[in-house]
Amino acid sequence: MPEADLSILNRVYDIILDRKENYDENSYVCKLLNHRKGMNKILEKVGEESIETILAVRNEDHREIVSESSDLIFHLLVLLAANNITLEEIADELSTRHEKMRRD
Ligand SMILES: N=c1c2ncn([C@@H]3O[C@H](COP(=O)(O)OP(=O)(O)OP(=O)(O)O)[C@@H](O)[C@H]3O)c2ncn1[C@@H]1O[C@H](COP(=O)(O)O)[C@@H](O)[C@H]1O
Repeated sequence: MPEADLSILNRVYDIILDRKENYDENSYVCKLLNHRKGMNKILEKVGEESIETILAVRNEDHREIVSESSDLIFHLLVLLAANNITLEEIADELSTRHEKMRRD
């Protein structure tokens, strides 16, 4: 099993940004970003993966929860990149909430 840390989120996000600039016909991300349904295709995938994550939790299937959550987070990264939202903005938002809730 490979060792990994949360920097993989930045690495995958950077690849997605690169896919926005450089079309590659073999790329799944390019297919999503350039789908005829536009943003709706990405929203569909986020919805689908959310439901699959919920089902995995309902089934108490640890391996499936990890797999479906990874699908969900990956598609959420595509959604954020497609809407020009950076991971720094998300980190700032979580950090601001954290600081505020610790003070309250
Ligand atoms: N992490 C992922 C990742 N996770 C899941 N997927 C793809 O997401 C797709 C959707 O999964 P589903 O189970 O819904 O499969 P499906 O039934 O084929 O879905 P539909 O597209 O037909 O609706 C699959 O084709 C998976 O291969 C991913 N595709 C890419 N990445 C990352 O994105 C990078 C860039 O990928 P490419 O753009 O394909 O080079 C890769 O290096 C990876 O790091």
